[in-house]
Amino acid sequence: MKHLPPLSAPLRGLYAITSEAICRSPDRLVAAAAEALAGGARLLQYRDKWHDAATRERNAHALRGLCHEFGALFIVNDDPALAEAVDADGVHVGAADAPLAEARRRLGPRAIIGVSCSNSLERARAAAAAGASYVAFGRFFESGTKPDAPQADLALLRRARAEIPLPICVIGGLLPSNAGPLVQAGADMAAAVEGVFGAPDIETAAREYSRLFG
Ligand SMILES: Cc1ncc(COP(=O)(O)OP(=O)(O)O)c(N)n1
Ligand SMILES: Cc1ncsc1CCOP(=O)(O)O
Ligand SMILES: [Mg+2]
Repeated sequence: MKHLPPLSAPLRGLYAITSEAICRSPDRLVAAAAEALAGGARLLQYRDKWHDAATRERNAHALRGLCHEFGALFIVNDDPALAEAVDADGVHVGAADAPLAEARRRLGPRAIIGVSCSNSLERARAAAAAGASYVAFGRFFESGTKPDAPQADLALLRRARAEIPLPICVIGGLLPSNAGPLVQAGADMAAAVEGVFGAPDIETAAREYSRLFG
């Protein structure tokens, strides 16, 4: 079934991010992503630090088509050139990636460009001023995916909500059971890797996160 066209999709809800295990399992990658989307994920990020450029382009192309069948947004991690090559809805960049301005130049004014702000309100202010589409804070909880990411907390999220005029994404160890207070504090998107793709039933897990958004 076809759903809403991607450009009408708001930056709100579950933001599923591919795990190393599903990226390394070519038979599972698209099927697992489909389960997350069927459970209500509104954005999917292709985060693949383990494959060569050709494989990543093939996977990104398949995932983009899948997301659009579900009316969900498709975001590429780290790599504006790959996002451009597969006509993704956008890219997510962190401190070690291409600068926001370079990504914006490459992808144009309509692209969704997300920026990692870790636990820094200052970084979020700069990203907002420089034209980011959303800012991401975290990690909020222990994360096996990125154990050394700096710790963010509810107080920071509340300050950001009061001040930053952009959609806010939270990330890092999020589960359906611990993400509720972050959504209540004003987070627009809950991003998760293992909580979605490491779950025994991906679709059910995605549905549980999605319920937090009402
Ligand atoms: C939605 C979202 N938020 C934060 C990140 C982390 O990005 P980055 O700091 O560049 O780290 P890597 O993911 O590249 O290891 C993200 N990917 N997505
Ligand atoms: C990419 C990233 N950035 C900050 S924490 C994190 C890891 C998120 O993965 P998980 O949801 O498994 O903790
Ligand atoms: Mg990155």
